[in-house]
Amino acid sequence: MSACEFESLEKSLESHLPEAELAEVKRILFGRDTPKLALPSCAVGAAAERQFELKGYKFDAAQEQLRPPRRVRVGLVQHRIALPTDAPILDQVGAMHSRIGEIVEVAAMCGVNIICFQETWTMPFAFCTREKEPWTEFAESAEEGNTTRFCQELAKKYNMVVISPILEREELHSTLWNTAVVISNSGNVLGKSRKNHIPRVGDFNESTYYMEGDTGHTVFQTQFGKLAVNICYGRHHPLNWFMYSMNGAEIIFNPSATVGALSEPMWPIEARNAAIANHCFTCAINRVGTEHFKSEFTSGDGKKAHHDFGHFYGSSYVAGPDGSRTPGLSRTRDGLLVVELDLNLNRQVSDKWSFKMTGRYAEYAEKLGEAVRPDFKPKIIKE
Ligand SMILES: NC(=O)NCCC(=O)O
Repeated sequence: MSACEFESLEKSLESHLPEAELAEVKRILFGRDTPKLALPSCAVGAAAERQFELKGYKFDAAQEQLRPPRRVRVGLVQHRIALPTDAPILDQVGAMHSRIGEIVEVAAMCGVNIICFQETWTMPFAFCTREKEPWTEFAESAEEGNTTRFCQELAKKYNMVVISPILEREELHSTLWNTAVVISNSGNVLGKSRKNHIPRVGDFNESTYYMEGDTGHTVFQTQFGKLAVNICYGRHHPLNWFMYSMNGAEIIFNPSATVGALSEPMWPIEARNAAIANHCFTCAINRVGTEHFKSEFTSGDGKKAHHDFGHFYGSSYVAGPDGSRTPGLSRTRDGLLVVELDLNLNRQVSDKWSFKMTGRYAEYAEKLGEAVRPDFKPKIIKE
């Protein structure tokens, strides 16, 4: 079976393990059970008709005496490109808008409050080609671009916060960035978060396309909670998650584009670990499918030139502060994952485990300050 045919780890476990054993395996692998969320039949029907997977789960928290539950529904969207990579740009973007439009409509039926799309969702992940044209033409203004206008309409229509990761062109100096635009449920652009770590690994040759983000670790206060966006490769940097959390993020989204041969064993661990370490929820989103490019490119590894990147394995999931996680979406299909979070769980887990309280950050800050200086001497004792 090839990587692009294997549907999901969960499905494989479910079809091969006896029920009692499966429950134990799931407890150990995925933590406390995240019960299925009942979704309206109109949504289930529309998803089937529109040919995408729809799954729903929830994270419960204990009832408190002084605070009411803070329940919020997030929607994670993963999808393949809608047209071949050599179709006219406006057709490709338009087809992607239509696809997202029909998925967001289903999210609205499911009562989603905050929706997040995958990294650079309006375009193929073309940075592997090292060609500038036509790919840079997909870049748009974060504030005024057609994609932002489209998302503003969705946000207003469905009373939903929309996180729209795009390739951004800042008009003044024509600088390109890899940016998540955050649109409030009022329809206003609340702000943007630019990708702050750029990959230099495998075919992910992105550093010649756009700059390291300059928006720091911004957190967006929305009607549905405080959220932050840590784009793709930023998930390999624990301090990156940490800084969003230090600014008060309750939910950190990680819109991504990554392939199986490179990162799949790391995928289920990194966002989940970040949720545990930072007492928050994390939402990991990856695209699906194999994207073919007209010109061949090499991976700089002595192997033959090729036309594709490998398989983007989807598997989008949500992780909670208590170490539990939802099952992932499929590795092969477009999908919408709807997850209800009770944000009270963050403080409840913090009160139990106290990672923030016991963090000794002042000492680390001082020592890290020393460690990054050119005259730093590592503290090693030798016999
Ligand atoms: N899009 C992106 O940053 N991909 C890099 C590879 C990875 O982080 O898995």
